[in-house]
Amino acid sequence: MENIIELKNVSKKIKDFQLKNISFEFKKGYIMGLIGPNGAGKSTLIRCLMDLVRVDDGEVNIFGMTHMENTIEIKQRIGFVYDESHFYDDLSLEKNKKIIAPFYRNWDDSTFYSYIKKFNLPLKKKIKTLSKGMKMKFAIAMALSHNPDLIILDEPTAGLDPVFRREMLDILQDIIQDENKSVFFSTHITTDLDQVADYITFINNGEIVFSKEKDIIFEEYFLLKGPDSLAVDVPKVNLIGGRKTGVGFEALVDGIDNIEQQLLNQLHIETPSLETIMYYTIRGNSL
Ligand SMILES: Nc1ncnc2c1ncn2[C@@H]1O[C@H](COP(=O)(O)OP(=O)(O)OP(=O)(O)O)[C@@H](O)[C@H]1O
Repeated sequence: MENIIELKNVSKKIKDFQLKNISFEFKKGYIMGLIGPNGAGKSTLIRCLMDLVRVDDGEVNIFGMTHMENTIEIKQRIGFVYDESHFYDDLSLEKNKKIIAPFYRNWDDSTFYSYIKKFNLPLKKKIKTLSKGMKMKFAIAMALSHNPDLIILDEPTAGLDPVFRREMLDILQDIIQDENKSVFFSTHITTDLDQVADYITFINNGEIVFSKEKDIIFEEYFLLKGPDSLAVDVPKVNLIGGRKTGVGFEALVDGIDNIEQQLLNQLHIETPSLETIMYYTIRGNSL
């Protein structure tokens, strides 16, 4: 299957921070979520994908092309939605559309108006009068109206109430019903990814922790719970992180094949959420 995004050993230093040796692939027709704690480098990575910052080392391939050779073509085919409002605040939605649409060769007014209607957006109002959720919907309407093959969103659900958030996730899922389209988005809200993502890329401190199919992640990680006295028996080789909980211990492990059946019989084994995986990976072990 065709890779829509391919990063090979990408490094980028910005002052004290560095993205280090980032490599991953993302196939067409799916949703990939990018997770990581504050300051992990998610926005910086997205800026590298968009060539808003030039990488120091490594290769960024989008649609099999590099920005160096084909940046205009690549940007025509990406719908980019990011946090800071990049519209003209004092102009109406319609005027914004009139200014921005001519930059895209595949702009489709009927798609634009159908999203305006679907999202119930007030065309005549100024951008600055919109709520955060409405601004996000307008940004998505604009991004989708030039018929992009790849939608990249930097925290599209941040600051949205649960109803808007659910709607936003439905929109992202609708997009990939067309199997030629793909969605790549960063978020702090890992439960959103539990619902919609096919692939997860997790970065911490500028480095990749993993980039995998979501279902495989849930097959590989286990959350073990048991009495304190058994905590020492959890093999260190599989231990990602753990803590004493007051009523016993809890440990995240990346495999249970090394663990004696006799010990497993005495433990409670759960499939961890993405949030738990992220938490223990970052926090480490204090058993
Ligand atoms: N222009 C810049 N000048 C200085 N430092 C920067 C700049 N851009 C990013 N950084 C630093 O790089 C690091 C990664 O930032 P980035 O915004 O990519 O993280 P993030 O994972 O998106 O974080 P958050 O979840 O908080 O939005 C941070 O420590 C940030 O302070």
